[in-house]
Amino acid sequence: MYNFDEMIDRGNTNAMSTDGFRGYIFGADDSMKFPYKDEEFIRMWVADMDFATPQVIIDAIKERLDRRIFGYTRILSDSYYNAFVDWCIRRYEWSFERKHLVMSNGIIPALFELVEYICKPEEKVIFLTPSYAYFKYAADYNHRECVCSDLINDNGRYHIDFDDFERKAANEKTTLLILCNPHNPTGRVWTEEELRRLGDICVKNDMWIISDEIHCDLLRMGKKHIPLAKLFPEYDKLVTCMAPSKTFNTAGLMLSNIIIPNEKLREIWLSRHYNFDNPLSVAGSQAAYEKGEHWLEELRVYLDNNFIFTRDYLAENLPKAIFEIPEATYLAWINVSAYFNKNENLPKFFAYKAGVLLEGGDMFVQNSDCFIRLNLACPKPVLAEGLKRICDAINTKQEKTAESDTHQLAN
Ligand SMILES: Cc1ncc(COP(=O)(O)O)c(C/N=C2\CONC2=O)c1O
Repeated sequence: MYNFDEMIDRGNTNAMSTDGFRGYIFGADDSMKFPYKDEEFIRMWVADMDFATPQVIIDAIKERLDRRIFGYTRILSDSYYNAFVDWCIRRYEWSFERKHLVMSNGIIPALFELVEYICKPEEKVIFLTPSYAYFKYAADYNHRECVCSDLINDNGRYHIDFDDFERKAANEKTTLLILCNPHNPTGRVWTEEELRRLGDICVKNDMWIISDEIHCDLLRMGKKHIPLAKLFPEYDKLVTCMAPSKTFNTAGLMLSNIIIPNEKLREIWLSRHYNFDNPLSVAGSQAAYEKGEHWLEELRVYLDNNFIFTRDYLAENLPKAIFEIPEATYLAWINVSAYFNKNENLPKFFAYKAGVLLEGGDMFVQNSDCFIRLNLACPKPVLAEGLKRICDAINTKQEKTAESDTHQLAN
């Protein structure tokens, strides 16, 4: 049994979660003041977890430390590949060739590089919205135009608007789809039928696909992830991105798996990318895939319970909020449009009025007005306090609005 209720102090560890929120959420510097001390905030924003990384990862890093030399390192032996491909076979019945695997110190930097290598300057990048903003940033940074295909929100359950996507994909200048599966922020896990339909449209239009599957291990119990490449094994204009970082809370170890079957693109990557890795990250990540499964299964149960608690708490205390437990991720995507209008700055409201740090819909490109995204990967007592503060702040706001309306009517 692992103790996910353990409260771990992240102070003075250069954590974005505790020390980077002013810049990332508010574009402000450290002079930005709040009616809460930094350590009083309930942090539900950046997507890393407040749970200790599995001991098997820590032990592997300690073991590598004892070798005492940390010179230039690259994944040269097959042991990391064997650990990761065995993981994919066990969990997704999918495998790939050793030579197709290249490493990146993050999926974000991989996206920035791959957009440049794949898309010509006048070409466009399409993705489904709302979207993780770095899909847009990867296109913007490379001066490639973004094309957004809004998902259809059917009272909290999201679907792909295939007519819209097909129409936009038919533009010959739209040459790359960045797919997010499971989808951040909605938490959808695309079905085989949806994936085949999306992939067929891309194949028909001779498009490249980057399938960002970083959240694929963090499924609700009973849900199944299908790697897109498993459905299109012969289509080599398809790059798959996975990583241990979301699954095992090792984003700071900066090691991601990029699977590039297309030989020409892989050669460009290997000639342009800085192909060295941190030896501690390699040791820890290999141990994650070799020995981390039991921890992951217990984490999934804990997260499922956090989601059930959140659903029930909101139903009782914020009945007009619309929230569906997502099929994957540890992120709760909540429609609070009954309580806010779309020009209100939600991260600011909750930071000042509730002492909660969260991400607002406006941080997810478009098709996201009046949403908040909560990171539920925290000890349940912290989650309970965060939800209480959020609901109290909104209900206080409602009461004040009702009072001022009554006052206006009386005069
Ligand atoms: C879909 C997706 N791709 C890539 C990344 C980052 O990959 P990395 O560069 O760390 O390997 C994230 C992290 N998502 C975050 C991180 O903080 N808030 C989020 O929504 C993500 O959600």
